[in-house]
Amino acid sequence: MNSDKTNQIWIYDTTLRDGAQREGLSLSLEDKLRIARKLDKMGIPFIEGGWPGANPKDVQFFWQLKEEPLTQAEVVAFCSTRRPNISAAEDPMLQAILAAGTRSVTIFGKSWDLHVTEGLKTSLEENIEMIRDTIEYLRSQGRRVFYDAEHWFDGYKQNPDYAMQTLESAIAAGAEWVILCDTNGGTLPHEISQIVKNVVTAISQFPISNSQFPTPQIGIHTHNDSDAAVANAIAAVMEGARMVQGTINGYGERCGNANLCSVIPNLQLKLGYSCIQDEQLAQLTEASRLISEIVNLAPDEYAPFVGRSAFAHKGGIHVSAVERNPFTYEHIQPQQVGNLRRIVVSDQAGLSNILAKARSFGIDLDKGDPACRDILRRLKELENEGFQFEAAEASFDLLMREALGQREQMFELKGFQVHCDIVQNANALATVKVAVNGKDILEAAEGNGPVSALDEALRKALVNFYPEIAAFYLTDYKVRILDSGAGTAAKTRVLVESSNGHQRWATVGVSSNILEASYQAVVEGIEYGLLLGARRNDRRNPSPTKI
Ligand SMILES: CC(=O)SCCNC(=O)CCNC(=O)[C@H](O)C(C)(C)COP(=O)(O)OP(=O)(O)OC[C@H]1O[C@@H](n2cnc3c(N)ncnc32)[C@H](O)[C@@H]1OP(=O)(O)O
Ligand SMILES: CC(=O)C(=O)O
Repeated sequence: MNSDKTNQIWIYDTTLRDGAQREGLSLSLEDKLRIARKLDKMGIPFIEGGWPGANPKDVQFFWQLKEEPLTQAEVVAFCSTRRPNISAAEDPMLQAILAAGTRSVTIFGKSWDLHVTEGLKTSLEENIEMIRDTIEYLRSQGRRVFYDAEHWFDGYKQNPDYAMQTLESAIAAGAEWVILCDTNGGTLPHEISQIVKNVVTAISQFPISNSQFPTPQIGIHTHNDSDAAVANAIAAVMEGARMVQGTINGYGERCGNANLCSVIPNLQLKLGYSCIQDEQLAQLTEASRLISEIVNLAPDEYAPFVGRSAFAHKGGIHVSAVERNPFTYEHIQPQQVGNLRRIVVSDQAGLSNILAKARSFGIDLDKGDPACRDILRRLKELENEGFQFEAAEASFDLLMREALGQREQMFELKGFQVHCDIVQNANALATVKVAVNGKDILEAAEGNGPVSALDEALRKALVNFYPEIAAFYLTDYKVRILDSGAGTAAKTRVLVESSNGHQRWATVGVSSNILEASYQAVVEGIEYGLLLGARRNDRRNPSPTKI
């Protein structure tokens, strides 16, 4: 990290306020506290906790943090300027923000004349007074004030003189930071650069009447409606903004806010700015996933820097080069942001994918070994039939072991039948016949569907021979019709995820009979679970990581 103080960028996280304005995202008080603590650990200096007075939860949040303060982050309360035609002291919202008891407050005010006349329904002069009064009042109550200039860029484009007057009013009243907001998210990077440059020049020439306040610093707050929020934030920093407001995973109103999971590593790793410590940056992936877990939204697997696929290599050409030097196809080292390199196997693979994947399973292969080509050929044939191994690596491990003559037959399935009585709405019934060590076993079991009945019956038949099977269970079951044009004769791909309580693994089956496809995936799932158990017991062969 660059230690030059002029390169310090103050990150201001608004996940708990603007992030919570995303459709479909709802935070409990406990969620908000957990997120704040994680951001605190990440070294984020400012956390906007919410709008006290807007809802009871945000009020409680600030009270709760007074009881259990954060370690380093400063929690900031958010509010609008006073309402038109009343004094600041009379505005209940401003009383609520004071009651939140934070040292710093963020006030948003109107920069765009259209919003003053159409939104606030007041005069341009009164809006200037609203900004001034509000900030002066909060200063008189001992608060540091950050001023969010809402719709700054749209306002400036329409009426730059008026927009600059609003900013001058905020600065003269004592705002320590003025944050230029691209509220509608429609501005593009070249416009951001030019306007921020103009503001930096103009502010340095303001006749600040109240000399007790130093010239404020500039911040940037961007929205993603043009898919340019991150680029816009970076463009503003390059023109002199020293605070970036954004959210984890880019959550926010409409299409979201600038994604701090991209802003921070770009500023720090590419441009030499200093945002958080390197060790904290190395927790970014974990923070992103934890917060997506807390807000109950599936993580974006393809997110830059922190997504599961951000450093996944699938094309054979890529894998071959990455194996020699990761910089050939990686813009940063994944561990700098706490992510992992992954090699994917599919019909896009070459021998390098096979070697890398085999190594991750503890199998030592040589590129010259003819078995390698056999595995690659078999992989491509099966993928052509509809199998998909990138999501079913346990099946791929079994495929490799078979090709290498290392696949031990733990049991032989001699047949199965499934009976479903839909009319009577009864449980499905499955019978299976398996042979273990030359001994035939016949078992039956019920399940709430044919696949669970089959899985139950198989495990019942095998548990006396392999007691660890009692701990196995199915965690996911996905069906995909591969050639839907073929109607009911279409091929089906079934992906099954199994677990033994410690590890998860995925297997695949393909057939024009959905039960047959399910059976292939379920049987391989059980076989693979047994293989993992055998590996754990075999000290010479260390157990694999989660698959
Ligand atoms: C760009 C941003 O993201 S700003 C943050 C937006 N976030 C939110 O709105 C979430 C929280 N909001 C709320 O809970 C509610 O909207 C409240 C409590 C703030 C206000 O609720 P209500 O009093 O019922 O008003 P309502 O939401 O219908 O309208 C907003 C009012 O704020 C006024 N207002 C909007 N911006 C400002 C401003 N900068 N300064 C002063 N008043 C403002 C509007 O003119 C409107 O006034 P009106 O009630 O006299 O018509
Ligand atoms: C303040 C704010 O959230 C905005 O202008 O987008």
